[in-house]
Amino acid sequence: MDDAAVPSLTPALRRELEIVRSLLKAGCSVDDMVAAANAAARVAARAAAETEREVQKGGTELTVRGLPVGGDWDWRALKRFLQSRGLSQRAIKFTDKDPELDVGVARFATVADCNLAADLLAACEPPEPGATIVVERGLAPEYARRSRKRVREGEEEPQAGSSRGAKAPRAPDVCAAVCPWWQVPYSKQLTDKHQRIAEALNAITVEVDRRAYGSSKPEWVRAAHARASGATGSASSASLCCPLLGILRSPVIERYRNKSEFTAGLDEHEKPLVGFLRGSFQDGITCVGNPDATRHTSLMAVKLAAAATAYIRDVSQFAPYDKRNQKGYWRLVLVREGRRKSFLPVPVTSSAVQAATADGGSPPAPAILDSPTFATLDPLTYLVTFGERGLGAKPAAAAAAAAAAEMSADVGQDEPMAEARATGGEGEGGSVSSGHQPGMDVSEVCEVEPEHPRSDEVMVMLQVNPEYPPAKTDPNAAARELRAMTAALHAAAMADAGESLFTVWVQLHTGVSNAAPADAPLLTLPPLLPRDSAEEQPSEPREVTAAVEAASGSGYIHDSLCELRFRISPTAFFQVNSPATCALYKVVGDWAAAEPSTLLLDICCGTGTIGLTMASRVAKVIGIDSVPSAIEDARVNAALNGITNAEFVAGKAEDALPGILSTHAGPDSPYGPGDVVAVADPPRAGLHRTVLRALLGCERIRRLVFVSCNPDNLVQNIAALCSPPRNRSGRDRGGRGRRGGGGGADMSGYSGDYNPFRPVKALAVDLFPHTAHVEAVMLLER
Ligand SMILES: C[S@@+](CC[C@H](N)C(=O)[O-])C[C@H]1O[C@@H](n2cnc3c(N)ncnc32)[C@H](O)[C@@H]1O
Repeated sequence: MDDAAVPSLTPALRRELEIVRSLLKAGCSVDDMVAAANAAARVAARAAAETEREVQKGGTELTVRGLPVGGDWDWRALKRFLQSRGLSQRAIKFTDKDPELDVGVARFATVADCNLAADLLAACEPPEPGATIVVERGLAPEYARRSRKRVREGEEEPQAGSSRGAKAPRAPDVCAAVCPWWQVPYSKQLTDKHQRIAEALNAITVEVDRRAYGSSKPEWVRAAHARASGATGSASSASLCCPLLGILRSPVIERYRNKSEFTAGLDEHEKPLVGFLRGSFQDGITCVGNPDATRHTSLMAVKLAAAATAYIRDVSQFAPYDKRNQKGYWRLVLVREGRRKSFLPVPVTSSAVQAATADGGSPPAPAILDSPTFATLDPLTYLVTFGERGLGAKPAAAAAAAAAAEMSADVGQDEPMAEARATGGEGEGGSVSSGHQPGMDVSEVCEVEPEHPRSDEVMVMLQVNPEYPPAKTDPNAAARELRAMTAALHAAAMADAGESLFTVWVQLHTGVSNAAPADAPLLTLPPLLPRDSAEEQPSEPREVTAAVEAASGSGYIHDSLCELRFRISPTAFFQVNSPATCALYKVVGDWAAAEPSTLLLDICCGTGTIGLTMASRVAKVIGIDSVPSAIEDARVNAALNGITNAEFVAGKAEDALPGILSTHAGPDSPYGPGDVVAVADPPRAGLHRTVLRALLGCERIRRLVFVSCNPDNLVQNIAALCSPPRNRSGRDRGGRGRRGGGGGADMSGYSGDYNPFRPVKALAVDLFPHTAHVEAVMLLER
C-alpha cells in the first residue's frame, strides 16, 4: 500500500504498516500474521492479568493508623515523618486532609516504592513517645467508603485518572463510572428510583415524628402511623408522609444530555484522550475513557470529544493536563447544545410495540410535536405507576387512577392520603373521571428509543491551565493552539449539523480539580499578536481564521422549553434533559396553582426557567440565584419572551430572601395571605436553614412546591419545613434540648412561632436515565 494513498495515517499506524510490509516481504502469509497477532494478544492479556494480581496483592497505597491527632500530629506531620525517612522523592499523596483523622493514606508511584516505604515505616521509631503506629498495605476502608459515597451522591463528578502502577485494572469501565445503570432495563430503573423517593417520604414521617412530641405531633404523622399499623402490605409504603403518585419517565432515554463535560487527560495506555473520568482521584484513578458507549451523551458531544482527542494526539504541541503531577495544558472540553424546537415525543407502551410487531410492522415511531402547547401538556402521558409501592398495596390500575385523580385534583384537600385511597380503591378498573389517561403501569414501559432531533446551537468551553510553561512563556503559541483546536471542533460540528451556530469560550483554571470557581477567568478566543512592530499580521491557515470567525458567535446558546426560548451562558445552570424538564415544569406549575393575584418566588431560579414558564399566570415573579451569569440570562430571557412581570435578584437565597419577603410579603404588601407561592429548586446541598426559617416565618406563603435532586437532603429540608416549632414541642416534652442537624435540617434555635407546612403529594421525575439520580417534586401547604 502506498503511503500517499493514506495521508491521514498517524505515526503509530504508519509504524504498524511498516511491520506488515516487512512480514510480507519475509514471505509471511496473512493467515500466519493473524495467528501471530492472536498469540501476541493472548500473551499480553495474560501479562496484564499477572500485573493485576501483583497489584491486588500489594497495591501502591499504605494505610498508617494511630496517628496521635490533636497535638502536633496530623496528616502534615505524617508527611514530614515520611519525608524525614528519605521518602520525600516519592509521590506521596494523602487521600484526605481531615486533621482529626488518625488514619492517613500515602500513595506511591509504584508497588516497589510502596514496599520500600512499608519496610522503612515498620522499622522506624514511633514519632512520639508512647505512640503506636500501625502500617497496613492497601487503602483504609474509611477512605474507600468516603470516596465511594462522594461519587455515589454526586458531590463530585466521578473523576478519572490512574496512579501509575495500577491504572487499567482499577479504573471502572467508563459506562460504569458515568451511567452505571446503562444495562438495567428502563422499567427497572424507574422502579428503583420510585422506591428511593418512597423511602425518602417514609423518612420524612420518621424525622418529623422524632422532632415533634405529644400534642404538637402533626395530624398527618398520626395518620401515617395509623395506616402503617393497619397495613397488610409493607409498613414502609403505608407510612409515607403523603401520596407518591408515581414517576414521570423521561420522554427521551438515549443520548438525552444537552451538556457534556469531558476531561482532557490520558487513557489507560497513557495516550491523550478527551472523554469521561473513569473513577475518583481519591481512589487513585485518573484515567479517561471514551464517551462513545455512554448512553446519555449526545452524538454531537461524542463527535466533538473525538475531534478534540484527534487534535491533541496528532496536532497539538501542548500536553493534556495530568492530575498526578499537575502538568499539562488542556483540561476540560465542555459541550452545551440548544434546540430551536421543544421536543416531546409521545411515549410508546410495550403493548403497542408488541401489537405493531405482531402485525409484521415496525414499532410505532414516537411523534415529535413541533409546537407543543405547554398549557395543554399532560404530564400523565409520561406517568408510570406501581401497584405495590408508594400508594399502599393496591392493584396497579387503582394506583394509576388514584395518581391521575391526584395529579388533576384541586389542591387543598384536608386528608390527601385518604382522598387518594378512596379514589383509587373504588376505581379498580382504572377509569378516571377527569378524562386523563391514568398513566402506565411500569410493566408497560418499553425501551423504544425516540430519535433525538439534532441540535441547532453548540457551545464549547475549553478549560486550560494558564500556568503550563509553553503557554505562559509564549502567549501566541497558546493562541495558535486554541484557534487550531477551535477549527478542528468547528469542522466536526459542521460535518454533523451544517447550520449549527457555534460558539467557543476559553476558561483559565489552575486548581487540581477541574471544578473551577465561579470567578475563573472566561475569555473569548485570543487573537494572534504580531511579535514586534516589524511583523505583519501573523499567519495561520485560512480555514483556521474562518473557523475562529464562525465560532465567535454570540457567546451563548439558546434552548426551547415549554414554548419559551432561553439564553444560556457557559457557567449558568440549565437542566440537562430538556424534554423531561418540560414535563417537570408542567407539574410544578400545576401544583403551584398560581392565580392572577399571585406573587411567585422562584428560589434558586437558574436562568429563570420555572418562574418564566409561569409568568403569564401570576401577578409577579421574583427569582433568586447565586450565580450572576444565570441572573443575567434570566433577565435576558424575560425580555426574549416578552415577559415584563419578572424580576431577578443575584445573590445567595439565604442573604436575599429575608429582605425580599419583608418588602414584598410583609404586612404592608399588596399580596394577601395565600397570595405568595414559593417554588424552591435548590442544588444538591439543599436549602440553607436561613431560607427555611424565612419561608416558615412568612405567613403569606401557604403553598410551596419543592423540587429536589437529592433525596437525602429532601428529607432534611422537608422535615424542617413540616415540623412544629421547637417552643411548641419543647413545652410538650418539658423543654428537653435537641441536637441540631446540618444544612438547615433542624430548626432548633429558631424561637419564632410558625405554622409548619404539611406534605400534600409527591412525584418522582426521571431526568437522568441510566444513572441513579432522580428528581422529586413535593407540594407542601399550610
Ligand atoms: C438545581 S439548580 C435549579 C435551577 C433552575 N430552577 C432550573 O430548573 O434550571 C439549582 C440552582 O441553585 C443555584 N444556587 C446554588 N446555591 C444557591 C444559593 N445559596 N442561593 C441561591 N441560588 C443558589 C445554582 O446556581 C443553580 O442555578
